[in-house]
Amino acid sequence: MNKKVSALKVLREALTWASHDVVIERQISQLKGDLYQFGQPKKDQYEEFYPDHKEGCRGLFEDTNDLSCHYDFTTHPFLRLAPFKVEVLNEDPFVAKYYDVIYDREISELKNITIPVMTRSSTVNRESYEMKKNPGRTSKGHFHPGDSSWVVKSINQRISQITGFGLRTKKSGDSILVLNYGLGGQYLPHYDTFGANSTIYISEGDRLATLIFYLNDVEQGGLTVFPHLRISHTPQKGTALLFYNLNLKTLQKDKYSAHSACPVLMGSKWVSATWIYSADQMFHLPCALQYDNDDDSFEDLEDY
Ligand SMILES: O=C(O)CCC(=O)C(=O)O
Ligand SMILES: [Fe+2]
Repeated sequence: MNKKVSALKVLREALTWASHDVVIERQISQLKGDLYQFGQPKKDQYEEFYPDHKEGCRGLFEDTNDLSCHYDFTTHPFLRLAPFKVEVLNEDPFVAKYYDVIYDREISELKNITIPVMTRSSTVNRESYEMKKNPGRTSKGHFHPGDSSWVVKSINQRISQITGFGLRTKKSGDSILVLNYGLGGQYLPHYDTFGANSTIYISEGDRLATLIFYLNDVEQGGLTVFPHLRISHTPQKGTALLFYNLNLKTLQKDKYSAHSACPVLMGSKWVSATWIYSADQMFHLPCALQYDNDDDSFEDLEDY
């Protein structure tokens, strides 16, 4: 990183001596591309993510040999009648793909109720809680409250069946977020967690798990990547990805849960994302066993 900053200085100096040297200009623009994201110097933590993020986006992670799949009959009583097809992609933190969990009629209705109201997505600053548009998250979307439509009700029910967790009741703020990424649309590596200092933490806890429904096949790009786990998931209509963001023993951020949405290269990408909060899971999860002070050793991203 520092070497690149020094190289940039030297090249800029060189450009003052040879003002239209195309080779130098090209090198500068390449270095700037490496160093700057979001229009500001890239943070060290991004540096740590990027090589794997980019590799994952290109679909270059090796398949693991120990994948397993099963029918889930147990997470919810309803599954005795209609079990889900599950492919476990990672045990700890849990990452799993569910097949055929959202139907065409539901997908078209979700798009229909979202298109007229969707707005540019933003991220929240961890210090100021200010919501900002962020070039690292270029999608449009809309949060649908839990009782806003038959389709949202039915998806919420499915979410409980898939995860076995309780959904936020009264405080059902961010129920279902339907997102659309256009060409080049992406969400750079990030965590979905807020951390214990967040104002929402006292009432809601943290974002224990994330469930993403994929509402279309993307012609090219748009993969969901877990850089630290070296897992990538290609969007596939009707599937869902469930992953845990918190370590279940400590209820603190699982540093391996960082993930990203790769740029869409062809077509567009529709997903629906829901977050399961930890405070509502007191009857679904054992209490945290230990508080791991070292967990914060892992740097966090500024915005999420
Ligand atoms: O669109 C995706 O693949 C991931 C979305 C995501 O991580 C998020 O909205 O927090
Ligand atoms: Fe996310």
